[in-house]
Amino acid sequence: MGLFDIFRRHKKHEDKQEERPQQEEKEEQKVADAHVDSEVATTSQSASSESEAQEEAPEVDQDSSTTTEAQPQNEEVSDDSLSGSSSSVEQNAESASTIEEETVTSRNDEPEEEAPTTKSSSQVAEVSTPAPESEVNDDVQEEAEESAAASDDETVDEESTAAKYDQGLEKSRTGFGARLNRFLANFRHVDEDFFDDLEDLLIESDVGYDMAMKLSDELREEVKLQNAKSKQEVSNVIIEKMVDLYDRAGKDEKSDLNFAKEGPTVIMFVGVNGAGKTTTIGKMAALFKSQGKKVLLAAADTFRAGATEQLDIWAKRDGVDIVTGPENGDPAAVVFDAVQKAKKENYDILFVDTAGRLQNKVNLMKELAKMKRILTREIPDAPHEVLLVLDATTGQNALNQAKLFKESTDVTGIVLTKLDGTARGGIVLAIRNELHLPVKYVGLGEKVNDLQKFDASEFVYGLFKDLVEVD
Ligand SMILES: Nc1nc2c(ncn2[C@@H]2O[C@H](COP(=O)(O)OP(=O)(O)OP(=O)(O)O)[C@@H](O)[C@H]2O)c(=O)[nH]1
Repeated sequence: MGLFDIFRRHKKHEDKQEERPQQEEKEEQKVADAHVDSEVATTSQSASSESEAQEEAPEVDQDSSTTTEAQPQNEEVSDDSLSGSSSSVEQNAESASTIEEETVTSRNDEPEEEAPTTKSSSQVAEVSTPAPESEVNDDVQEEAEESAAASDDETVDEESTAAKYDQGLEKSRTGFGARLNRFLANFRHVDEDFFDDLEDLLIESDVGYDMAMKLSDELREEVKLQNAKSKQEVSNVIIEKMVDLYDRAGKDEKSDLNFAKEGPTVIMFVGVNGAGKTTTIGKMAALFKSQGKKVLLAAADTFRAGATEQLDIWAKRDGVDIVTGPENGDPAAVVFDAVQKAKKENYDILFVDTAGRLQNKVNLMKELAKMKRILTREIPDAPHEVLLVLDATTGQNALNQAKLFKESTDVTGIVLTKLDGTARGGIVLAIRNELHLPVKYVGLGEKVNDLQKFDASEFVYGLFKDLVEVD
């Protein structure tokens, strides 16, 4: 999918939302017209159906005669469903097409496929072979309703993801995004001063020095190449280049979580105190539990007073099990008990909360290595993920911590928390460029469902939607 597709998709959706009231009026009018037509049709249809029924009568047994008796009712149903279904079908097809347009372009044909199916059923209703017709109509109606319900679910999911990104990135949009917007609104020429100022802006937005330099170097070429002059052209080139560099920096990164092929999946969380580890585990446990997974938590941060209690509160809130140990006890012992329990009692996922002490790299390394050793002894390919939790509001500091953790253990991915609390969302680019670790989840707020899978397109849209204009 091209970069600007997401802008087009969102724009289309917004346009649709605006058009909806007008379309609803049209729909109502159609339904009213169809009712008038169907009243006329019912009179003529019932006459023709009666004569057809009489013709067929010799072959018809008791059952069909019941059907024939039920015919007026059936016809009423089919007439209703004719007018009703045509409108609901159109609505279904429409809602399906809304969703399709919003999601995968390659599935654009589906709504069109659905519409004819339903249309042909209403044609069946017009032919008026009573019993099968109503069955067909009922089936079609049911199918349409089911597909509409499924589509509605998808829309809700998609809309809620988009809404979460939209809300969660508001601060960055009004910070980083709006600054870039103002900068582009005021530039006169794309000259050296322009690039100097752009570099400063990018660095101040946490994109990182290295990335800011790379970006401005490549932009020099690209602006010339595309002969970009207007604000809109230059803005599009900048955003396109940012995404291009982001993609290139992480082309081998896998942003999905790695799950065990069989047995429990073990996910360890590391990161400094206050980065949001416990909260992230609580949110993630709720997420996986809602997907029907059996989740176990291990409170292996035995050093910070209150850490176990905090995780225990989440466990109770989520309705998941937890293994704890005594304060200041050996965290590896908690890990051992938890992994044993996870294996014996067939848990799907074990989340391990660890202490975030960073004052001594050697100690941290030893502690994490001991936990990993225990896990691997019990489950050979565990831990399946070691997620480093970073607080987006700490900017360059978060990057420095990340480098330290990366040297201490094999980190497999990042959870970037508190993105809602920073006005400088550029840190996502810096992480990609400097750490070469995939951001797997982002925290877009404090609520349980504010943890979202990282979606680069939604991220870019959330950050720059006020800057980009698409046809
Ligand atoms: N706004 C916002 N707040 C968050 C997010 N994630 C975590 N927090 C808050 O950050 C604070 C610290 O989170 P914790 O989960 O306690 O952090 P921790 O890394 O477990 O810290 P220790 O338990 O001290 O190791 C809490 O007040 C959380 O509610 C987020 O995505 N957005």
